[in-house]
Amino acid sequence: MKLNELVQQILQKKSYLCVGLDSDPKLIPSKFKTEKDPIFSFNQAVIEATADYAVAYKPNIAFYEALGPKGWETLQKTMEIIPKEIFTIADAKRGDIGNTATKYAQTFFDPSFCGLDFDSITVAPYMGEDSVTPFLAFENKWAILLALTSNPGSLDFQLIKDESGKTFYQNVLEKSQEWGSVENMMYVVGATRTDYLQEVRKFAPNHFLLVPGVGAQGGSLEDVSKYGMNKNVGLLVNSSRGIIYAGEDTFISAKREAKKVQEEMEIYLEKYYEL
Ligand SMILES: O=C(O)c1cc(=O)[nH]c(=O)n1[C@@H]1O[C@H](COP(=O)(O)O)[C@@H](O)[C@H]1O
Repeated sequence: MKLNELVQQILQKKSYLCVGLDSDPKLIPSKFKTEKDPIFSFNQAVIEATADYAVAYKPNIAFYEALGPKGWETLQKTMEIIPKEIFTIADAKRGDIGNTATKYAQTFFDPSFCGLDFDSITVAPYMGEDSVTPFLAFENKWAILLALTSNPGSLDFQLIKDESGKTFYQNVLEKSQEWGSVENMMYVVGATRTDYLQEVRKFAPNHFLLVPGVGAQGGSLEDVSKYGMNKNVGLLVNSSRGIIYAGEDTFISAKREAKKVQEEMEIYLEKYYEL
């Protein structure tokens, strides 16, 4: 998907919501458990309920890989029912030497390999340029680099300063802009790290940010919106558990929660977004 198509969809739906498909056989309502493919049926209910309010879906690949070959089949089937205009993120957090990275890119971007045709993939940039550029070689596909993540362990490395006083995540933002552009690279910044968002925007004013951590992890959607928006809106805010496990009747509860987030986003678009 191209940048302008994503922005257009956000402005049309008045939403920058990404629904995370972290679909866990242990957590889905019992009525799905008797289905032939419980996770697919659950995902189908979530997608049907939320497609009017979401501009992106993010299947977390770990939840599918953990199910073995059946999990891959479920992932493929899920991708087929996501409306074509909605942005898709393979949350796989890959990162390896160049020839291996190319294999990962083919897996998720080139349907002639596994039947998967994601718009983007999350990438751990720790191994540097040659581990990232293979993902950028695919037209209209995106690499979403981990910058400042939402988890407690993010403090272990990401805020370490170099001799010039620049933190590790700031170096990631700065250096990686030599490899890709606002048209094919985004950054992950956790919603639990809004105190750093203004700093992030100094280093990456024009890129899209994927922001997980509202909902179950407690990040503030208003602060993310206030400090994170740019001239393209520039935000995809993910919620997984807060939407998909909000009640026993998945269709009703996921719709309710997604609508609630979208309505809040509409307010923030009016308040903070300037064309
Ligand atoms: O890359 C991610 O998506 C990600 C980065 C990060 O810093 N924190 C984070 O929670 N995530 C993912 O975002 C989702 C958050 O899920 P919930 O906490 O249930 O909304 C999970 O799929 C995480 O793997």
